[in-house]
Amino acid sequence: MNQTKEQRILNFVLQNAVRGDPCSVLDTIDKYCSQKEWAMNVGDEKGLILDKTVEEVNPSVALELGTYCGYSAVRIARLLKAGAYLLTVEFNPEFAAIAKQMIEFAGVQDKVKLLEGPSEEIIPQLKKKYEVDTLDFVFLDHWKDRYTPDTILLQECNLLRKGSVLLADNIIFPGAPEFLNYIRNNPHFQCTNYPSHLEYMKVGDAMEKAVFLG
Ligand SMILES: Nc1ncc2ncn(CCCCCNC(=O)c3cc(-c4ccc(F)cc4)cc(O)c3O)c2n1
Ligand SMILES: [Mg+2]
Repeated sequence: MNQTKEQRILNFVLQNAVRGDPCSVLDTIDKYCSQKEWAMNVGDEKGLILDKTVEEVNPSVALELGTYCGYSAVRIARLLKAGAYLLTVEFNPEFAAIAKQMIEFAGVQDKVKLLEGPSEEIIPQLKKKYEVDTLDFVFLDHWKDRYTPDTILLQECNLLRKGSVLLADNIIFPGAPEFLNYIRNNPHFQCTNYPSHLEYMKVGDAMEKAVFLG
């Protein structure tokens, strides 16, 4: 049976990266996806914006929506302090299986909990089933038309506290115009735009940071 692109990415990592070294896993994925097959990882350029935001927030509890192959889960988890953890949500079982192996190979499995299912189902379970109080950091990288309803859902479920930071990928490409309109006109959020480029391409993209004001 033919391999999928995601399986080819994982195999390239297993054969070329250093087990237990998250940076080598990230560099190896970036090498494969810039030289051989494009894939929708946040990538090295926008990855630096993600790094800076995670370092600034220094979250105890982080949530990622849209795991894919686990690139940004590894990217975030490698920066988390002792005792801090990332919950990452993926509804495609094939991608979740790839991401699980990627996270384990990188050696960050103790900091990452991979939750399989759609965000709209998982978010309402975070408090009771996953014992979350509030989220310090949320990375939005799933369906672009879910960014707004899930941001509303996070508020309805009392998962945000004063100072919680949201960071959204793909504001320009593929684009999340409805989210941008919602979040920038919402007095409960303080927004900052970070212009960048689509992963591995010269096409313009951007990330949007939104701090919840309570
Ligand atoms: N509700 C829910 N809950 C949980 C979930 N888990 C997964 N999903 C579905 C997520 C499906 C993938 C989302 N990501 C993207 O679509 C994406 C696309 C591009 C891109 C594509 C083509 C181009 F030509 C150029 C750029 C680039 C990016 O950086 C992207 O992030 C979920 N949904
Ligand atoms: Mg993305």
